Amino acid sequence: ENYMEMASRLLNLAPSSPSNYDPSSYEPIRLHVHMNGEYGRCHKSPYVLSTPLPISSRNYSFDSHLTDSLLSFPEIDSGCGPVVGEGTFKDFCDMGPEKTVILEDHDSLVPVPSTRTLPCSYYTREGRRITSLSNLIEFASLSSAPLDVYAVAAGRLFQFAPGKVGETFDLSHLPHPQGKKMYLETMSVSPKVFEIKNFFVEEEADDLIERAIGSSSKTHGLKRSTTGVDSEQDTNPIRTSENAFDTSGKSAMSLKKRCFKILGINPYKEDMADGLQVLRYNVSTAYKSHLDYLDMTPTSEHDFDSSRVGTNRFATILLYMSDFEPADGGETVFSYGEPYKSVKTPPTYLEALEEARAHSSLFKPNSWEEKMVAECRSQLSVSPKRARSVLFYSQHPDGRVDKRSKHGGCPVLTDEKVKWAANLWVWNGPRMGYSSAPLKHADKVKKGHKSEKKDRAQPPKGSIKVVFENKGKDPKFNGASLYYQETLWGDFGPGESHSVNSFQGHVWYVKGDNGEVLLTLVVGGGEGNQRFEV
Ligand SMILES: O=C(O)CCC(=O)C(=O)O
Ligand SMILES: [Fe+2]
Repeated sequence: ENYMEMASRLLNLAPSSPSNYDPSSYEPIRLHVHMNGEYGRCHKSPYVLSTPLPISSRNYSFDSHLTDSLLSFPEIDSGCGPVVGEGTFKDFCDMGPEKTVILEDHDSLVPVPSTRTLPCSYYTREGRRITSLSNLIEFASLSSAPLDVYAVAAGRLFQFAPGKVGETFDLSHLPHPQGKKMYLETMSVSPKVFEIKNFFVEEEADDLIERAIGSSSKTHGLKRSTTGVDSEQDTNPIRTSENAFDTSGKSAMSLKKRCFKILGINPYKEDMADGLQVLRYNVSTAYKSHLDYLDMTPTSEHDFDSSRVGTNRFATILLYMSDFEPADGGETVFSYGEPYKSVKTPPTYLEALEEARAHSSLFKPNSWEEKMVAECRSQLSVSPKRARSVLFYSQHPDGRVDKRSKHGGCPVLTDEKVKWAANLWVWNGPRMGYSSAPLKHADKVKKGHKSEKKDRAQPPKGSIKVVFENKGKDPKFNGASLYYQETLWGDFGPGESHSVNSFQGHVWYVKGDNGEVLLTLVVGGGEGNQRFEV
């Protein structure tokens, strides 16, 4: 869709009538404005919101009016640019058509009256979206200090902004199954890693394990992890753990929704996350350090470049269901994270490697597992505890990959315990395959971006729109789910349908309630749309 056309169409919707202003009910509000994810603020003295906003403005028109108002403050306009000293607040909020990800609500954005550019949206430090002037007044009244407000560029997602290790973020506005107070504790600032305290409860942990064990089917239940592509037999050399997706469990669904709330994404969007993945590590198994951010595979038509308009994994929430002591191994290690609390004087890598050799019965000398034990002892690592949970980001707030988010699952060193964990990968927009997801743009190829052309191992095949529909005729498909390769696409019970962009030769599965494959669907060649109905 043409960005400029969309922008000019929206311009006509921008409310600007002076009759909207109600100066009598206005009290000045003091703000500290931050760029999304940045601890430091853009300006020295508090910004006093001196131009009354239309009191009635809500949601998107509120965003537009607040952005307009902030633009009139020179200190913010010059100090909040994408890079300090470069660019303006206007450019920060509107990254331009080449870099503005099209999210579901894109068409609702209201351009800023004075500049006709896209506005920022605004969040509190705790990730609560500020939706109206009365909402802003309410938040501002909670403290006598100026309100910290985080400006998020159009098409981007909120990100927490810690200044130091140990800093907490109160999330008690979010519901907890047992009424406990949820909060974040910062474990590392770069990479951004947090423990989510009181995120879930032991009953939910048990439920995830039981369902993973219970799904005994060969295809859907726990199995040695594969690399994903046509690899039912081709096990992953860097990942010796087993995994299964919980597609429909009550706990899994409720946890997925809670993850979105934590991240400040509201409402929940099924197309922005992979399925909740349950992981089992027996003794000596591990998951080598990696980025959750997906490589741009040259053969895929999906646009993975989230620094532009593409989408990729944005944040990961890890859940632990087992109780481990440091000696048991099994930690999650962050390769670029400083050790936090857990270790008073961490050994150096070489010291740790010596120590790891003590476990030589478990690993071959110089194996990646052995080196990993050393890494786990010398870097930031999180030891599994029942109902413990961790959040980290794979992207910077502007969508660039954060290479410092590299992490792994450390080898389990005990045969007396099993490490159970689960993860949810949340994307910065519709994930690969959804019809709303960004495709590599044909225009770019035409314009002759050489690198882009070179990246393509083969000429682009046409994307094929495929509709999967369960018409409810066969009770066998009650409680079914749709999968693309290993990845859960969505529920596929009676009345459900999914419209996806797929390609010739792609394999889709319809799986039953307990994970058995009911149908294998291979997308055929040829032009035009295809339909699969059951
Ligand atoms: O098991 C762990 O601790 C890490 C798992 C992980 O990194 C992943 O599943 O992406
Ligand atoms: Fe990972």
